Parts: sequence; structure tokens; C-alpha cells
Amino acid sequence: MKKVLSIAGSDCSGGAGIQADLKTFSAHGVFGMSVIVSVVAENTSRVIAIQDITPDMIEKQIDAVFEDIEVDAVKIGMLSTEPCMKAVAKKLEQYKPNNVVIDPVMYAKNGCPLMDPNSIDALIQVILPYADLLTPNIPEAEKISNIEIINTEDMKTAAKLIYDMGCKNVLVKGGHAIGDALDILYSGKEFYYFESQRIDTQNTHGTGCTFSSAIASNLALGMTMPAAVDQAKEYITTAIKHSLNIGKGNGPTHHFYDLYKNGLHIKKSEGDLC
Ligand SMILES: Nc1ncnc2c1ncn2[C@@H]1O[C@H](COP(=O)(O)OP(=O)(O)OP(=O)(O)O)[C@@H](O)[C@H]1O
Ligand SMILES: Cc1ncc(COP(=O)(O)O)c(N)n1
Repeated sequence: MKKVLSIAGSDCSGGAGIQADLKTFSAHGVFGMSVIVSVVAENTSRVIAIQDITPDMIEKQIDAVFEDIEVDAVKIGMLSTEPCMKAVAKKLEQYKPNNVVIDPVMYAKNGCPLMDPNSIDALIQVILPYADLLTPNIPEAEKISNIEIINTEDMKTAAKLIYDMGCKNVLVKGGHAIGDALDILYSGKEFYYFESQRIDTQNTHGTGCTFSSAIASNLALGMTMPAAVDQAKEYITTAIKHSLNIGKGNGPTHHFYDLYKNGLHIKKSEGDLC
């Protein structure tokens, strides 16, 4: 069985962060593991408090996984401060894992900050070079590239600028744009386009976490980068289509094994689908 590690924050309400990552790994038939970087008291509406795990404990969790288990892919999510980033980067340098997918989480869907804004330079200098794939949404791509993104050409320009900062592939996600949900992958040589119709729902808590974990799973399973993103786009689109009316704010995406194994073939009789 392929083994995939998430290094990210914990969302006690279950829709995003480590919890979304582990659900996504299970749905892809890979063995999921987790290193918790921050414990976030949050729900579908708000972030109440963030408690970072100490850098030493972050490092020890990573050691515990790598000294014992061969890791086929790593997904990295919320890294709230520079010390957390440095601890993770030190261990990436030491263990040099394959298939590192980094989601540069800055804000929750409800607008609450999850990363110290003063840590953007550290994110770029310390973490970004380890990414086989970096998956910024539009606001994150704007912050990293330092340009304003208002159309598809801007998404491509930002992808190129971010690629030049040292990651191997960049996927600028269009979840925050108007119109269809278009994501653009830049490999340094080519652009690839992944498009789906925009789904009219407020239940998008954890979409970025789910998407990046699906890509990491697909890479662990041996897919090429464009194929991994393509399959993951199908997964996230279906998971949003069947997202759940849980909580008072942005509800979570829906993961279940049959959904992935049978592609987009969903049993309409499932009582809990909305
Ligand atoms: N309403 C929607 N309909 C269809 N696809 C969507 C919708 N919202 C987001 N997506 C898709 O979901 C994926 C995640 O993109 P998004 O831009 O939401 O990430 P994100 O903002 O990083 O997520 P998060 O805030 O959870 O970290 C992308 O493929 C995006 O195109
Ligand atoms: C621990 C953690 N990691 C990531 C997100 C981003 O997900 P979203 O923007 O969908 O709330 C989150 N809310 N919480």
C-alpha cells in the first residue's frame, strides 16, 4: 500500500486541515499519516484560537514517521509561523521525500488568518523550494508573486513568477475567481488547464486541503503530475457537488471511497447527499 504523510494543522470541526487530508487519503486507498503543526480551534464559521506545536515536537513527529516508514508522498498544509516553517524545512532537507505537494494556506474560507502575514518571505525562501507542486489559490498567488490577478493571463504570469522562485510545478487555483472553476498548472515548460463548472454552494470548507491531498495521493500511486492534477480535479469537483450542510457557515466537502473508485458515478439513493 502507498503511504502518504500530511504535515498540517488540525481542524477540530473535521472539514479542513489534517482531518480532510486523512479522509482524502482513505478515499484514494492510500495509507494516511499526520504530523500536526498547529491545533486550531475552528468550525465552519470562525477560527477561535491557534496553538502551534513546538518546533522540536514538529521535528520529532517527522522523525518518528521517517525513521520507520517509507513515505511515497507528502502533503504540506497550514504552517502558521516562521519557526514552524523552519522545523519542517529542516526535516525535508534531511529526508528528501518524493512527491511533495505544498498548499500555502494563508486564510480560512471565512477569512480568518491561519498564517502570520510576516512569514510570507520565510514561506518563499524556506519552504517553497521543496515543492514538487505548490498549489496557491488566487489571493495566495497574489501575495507570493506580488502581482494582482484579475484574469487568466494574470494567473499564468503569477504561475511563472512563482515557478521562478524555485518550485518544480505551480498550480494556481481559480476557486476564488468569477465564472467557471479554472485551475492552471505550470511545469516550467507548459501550461495545463483544468476546468469545471462552478458549483453554486457555500459548502467549500476544506476544498484546498482536499484537492492537494488528492494530488499527493495520485502522485504516490504513480501518476504523472498532469494526470494527478486531472484526477484530483474530478475528485474535488465531485466532493464539492456532494458537499454537506454541516454547521452554520461553510460546510465541508464529502469524501467516500465509492465516489473515487467509480469516478463520477454517484448513487443518487445515498440519504446523506445534498
Ligand atoms: N464553487 C466551486 N465550484 C467548483 N469548483 C470549485 C469551487 N470552489 C473551489 N473549487 C475548486 O476547488 C479546488 C480548490 O480551490 P480553492 O481555490 O477553493 O482552494 P483554496 O481556496 O486553497 O481552498 P481552501 O480555502 O480550502 O484552502 C480548485 O480546483 C477550485 O477550482
Ligand atoms: C487547519 C486548517 N488548515 C487549512 C484550512 C483551510 O481550509 P479552508 O480555507 O477551506 O477553511 C483550515 N481552515 N484549517
